[in-house]
Amino acid sequence: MLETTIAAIRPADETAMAAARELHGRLTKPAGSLGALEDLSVRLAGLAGACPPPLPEPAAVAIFAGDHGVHAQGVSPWPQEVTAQMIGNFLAGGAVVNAFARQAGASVTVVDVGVATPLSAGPVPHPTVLDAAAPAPAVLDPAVPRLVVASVRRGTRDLAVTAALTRDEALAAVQTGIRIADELIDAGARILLTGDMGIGNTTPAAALIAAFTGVDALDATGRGTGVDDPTYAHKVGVVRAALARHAPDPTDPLGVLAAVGGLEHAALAGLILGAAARRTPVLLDGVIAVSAALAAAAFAPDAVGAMVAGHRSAEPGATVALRHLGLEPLVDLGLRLGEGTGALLALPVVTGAVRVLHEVATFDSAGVAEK
Ligand SMILES: Cc1cc2ncn([C@H]3O[C@H](COP(=O)(O)O)[C@@H](O)[C@H]3O)c2cc1C
Ligand SMILES: O=C(O)c1cccnc1
Repeated sequence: MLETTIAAIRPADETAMAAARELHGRLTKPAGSLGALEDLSVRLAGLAGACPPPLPEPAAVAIFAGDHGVHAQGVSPWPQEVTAQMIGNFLAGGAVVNAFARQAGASVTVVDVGVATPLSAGPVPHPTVLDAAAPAPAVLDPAVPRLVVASVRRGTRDLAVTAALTRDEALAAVQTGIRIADELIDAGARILLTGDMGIGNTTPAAALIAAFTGVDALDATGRGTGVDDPTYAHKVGVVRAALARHAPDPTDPLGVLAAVGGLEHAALAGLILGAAARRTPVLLDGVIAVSAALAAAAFAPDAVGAMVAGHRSAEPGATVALRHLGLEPLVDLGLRLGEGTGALLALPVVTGAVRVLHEVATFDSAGVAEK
């Protein structure tokens, strides 16, 4: 499945891109006046192989959730149970991602790829968690968050001690991501947004970014949920030691994900590959998403053509990863939450970029004089 997905990922369609550039020159605005939106709409035309490309509606957020053995090293101030508790919160509609998804009209799919705590133990039980007989929400219902249980194992192993995952476990998570992309696109989604939940997951994200870009652990590592100075220094040391121990080979993305990644990182890489194979844009959130995007690009360099960088996370590793991918983020608001929140805030910008090609009059049709 991974091989056929990678084989289906093609370079951008130059003819459609040229048509979008030419159309931009005829629309009733000074050439270039929409700045980054013009480049974005040209890229999306190249991805779709059509000018104009389809409007990115409806939008679907996929939040992949997993836990991390490296949590035992004290790299996050939060208890591991918060991962499962936040899933309850997502399903009850109470998290920041839900507020932003309602605003954007996007559906929310939560995928348990490896949460350690039993989900039914959460304080906010949800019908789909506790009652298997409850009717399943429609795949793209923007009003009802949906849970998919596809757990590979109850959290990764501690990457400070051993490989976080076996290659087979990493592959299973990647394939889950591909499957979710296919399911959402089959249900009608025309853009996918990445989301993540996993206490401790900024540590594997930093290790992935260092492994794929070659930067030092210090430049790839951030404060995550907000660790103090001693904990930050310790976290950098954990990332540095993991890279030295595993010596991950950046040309072997599955090996890198297995050694120092997480189940949600692997699944996000799969989601990105699945979207790229279906020529559907994928709007990236923060540092976890862009670390997974590096893995996706290592599997299939042309997958970058499907990626849109939603925002610049405050995590320093996110900027390192975006530079490596050659992507400019659309919004830069100092966010460092994850869940898909930054991607959702950028969604109207993406829609606007495409809507221009659908709806704006040309100088000719509107009878507006050219310079
Ligand atoms: C209440 C709460 C809600 C969150 N939503 C996303 N994250 C974010 O913070 C975590 C990563 O940071 P670290 O590596 O420092 O643990 C992930 O779960 C991420 O999605 C949250 C974290 C918390 C505590
Ligand atoms: O960039 C992110 O998505 C992020 C940053 C800090 C903590 N969790 C997520």
